[in-house]
Amino acid sequence: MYQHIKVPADGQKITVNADFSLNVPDRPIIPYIEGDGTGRDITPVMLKVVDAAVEKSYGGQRKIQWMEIFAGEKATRVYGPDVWLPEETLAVVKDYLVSIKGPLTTPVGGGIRSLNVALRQQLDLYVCLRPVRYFTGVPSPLKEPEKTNMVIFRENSEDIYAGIEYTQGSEGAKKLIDFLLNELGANKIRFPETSAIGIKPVSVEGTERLMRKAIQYAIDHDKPSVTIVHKGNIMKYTEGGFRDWAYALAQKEFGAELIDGGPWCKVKNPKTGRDIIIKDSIADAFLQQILLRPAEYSVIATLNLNGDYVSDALAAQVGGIGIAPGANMSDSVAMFEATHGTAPKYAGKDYVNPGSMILSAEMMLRHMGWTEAADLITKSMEKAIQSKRVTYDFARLMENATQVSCSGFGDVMIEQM
Ligand SMILES: NC(=O)C1=CN([C@@H]2O[C@H](COP(=O)(O)OP(=O)(O)OC[C@H]3O[C@@H](n4cnc5c(N)ncnc54)[C@H](OP(=O)(O)O)[C@@H]3O)[C@@H](O)[C@H]2O)C=CC1
Ligand SMILES: O=C(O)CCC(=O)C(=O)O
Ligand SMILES: [Mg+2]
Repeated sequence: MYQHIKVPADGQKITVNADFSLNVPDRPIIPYIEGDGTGRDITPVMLKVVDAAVEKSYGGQRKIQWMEIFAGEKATRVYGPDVWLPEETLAVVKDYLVSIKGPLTTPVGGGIRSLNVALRQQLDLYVCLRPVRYFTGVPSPLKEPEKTNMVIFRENSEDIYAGIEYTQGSEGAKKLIDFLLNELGANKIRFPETSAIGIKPVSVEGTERLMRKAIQYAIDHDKPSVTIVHKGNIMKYTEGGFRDWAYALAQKEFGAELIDGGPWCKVKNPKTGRDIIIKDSIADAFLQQILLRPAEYSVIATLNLNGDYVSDALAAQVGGIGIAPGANMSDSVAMFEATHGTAPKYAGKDYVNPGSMILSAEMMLRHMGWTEAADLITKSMEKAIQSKRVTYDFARLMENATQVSCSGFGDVMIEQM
């Protein structure tokens, strides 16, 4: 049926109902992409830890049937030199609804465009969900890292990630700059002859669907606030539009009431009766606020580029991107992945922290309703960190820690289950 993907015989597909709830069989087929660089180190560890957690939680009654699919460098080895993202990979991610991936390399400057972004855009996985929480014992640059407890909703389908940009001196750049100068009277391009140029689309629909998910998450998880993070003072119609449309959505769909004349407003949580404050923050100020007053922020709704920056910055506050998980989601399809990249200098050395990918799998298990296995992963991660047998990133900052390898950390987690 597929060219290079082998479907496990003893497994079934996860299916989705009209209300987007999932039907998860006891032997679900879960596609996974190993990833480039350190993907080959962390992905096998994640598979082993998840299998152990599922086995310990359900005693053989449930088991994931893993199915390898290909993207990135491995795809070029399996499918041929120019095939970075095979059509059947996209088809499987869409069809099997729940999947997990390792990081994929994107060259800087020229070369292929990001495969990570391509997966998100081609499958319209419009929410990038990245929870940021502190695990006791993790070394952090903050005095009170436990006060950082946020969930980022990063818009994942538009903004400058749309990839509409033209290299300096190209026909496209010349045409676009001519159009801007001559048709639109945009006379503020400082060096029109030598500029590269890019386009930043931000839409009402894109903003509304992201904000809807962020508010619904705050309702479902009893969160105190949703902060819209933007740079709308400078990019008035794109990022400023995002802010205005996000506030408007809160009022239009969730009955938000203005506070002191606005623009801050509050939504009454229909499940708890408590208020959810909807507020906004300009991105540069936000980055200092999260360091100085992290407890004031909870759910964050932001655009694609801001979300990328904020994700790594917040991850650092709770100990680094070695334990920063995430998910890319549409209403029905979810693809889980770590926040970090391929860390090429460590590739193949069994060295890096597999925690981000394992915690991404934990999110996946929770999404599937396999709560016991998800809880077991969280608990064993906590215990492993507290036992001070950790990978280099934590060991170099902790006192009296024993440094273990990537696979060694997975084994410590399994031992703690
Ligand atoms: N979703 C994806 O697939 C993503 C892909 N990328 C791609 O990855 C490539 C490399 O990007 P780069 O900017 O170096 O960012 P990376 O996130 O790959 O690495 C930056 C630094 O983060 C730390 N780090 C990363 N992974 C781990 C881990 N598992 N455990 C512990 N520490 C870790 C390391 O810090 P230290 O040196 O201090 O030890 C590393 O040098 C690029 O091609 C980029 O486009 C980037 C982000 C996301
Ligand atoms: O696609 C890439 O290479 C980088 C993506 C990234 O940094 C992210 O999604 O956080
Ligand atoms: Mg990033």
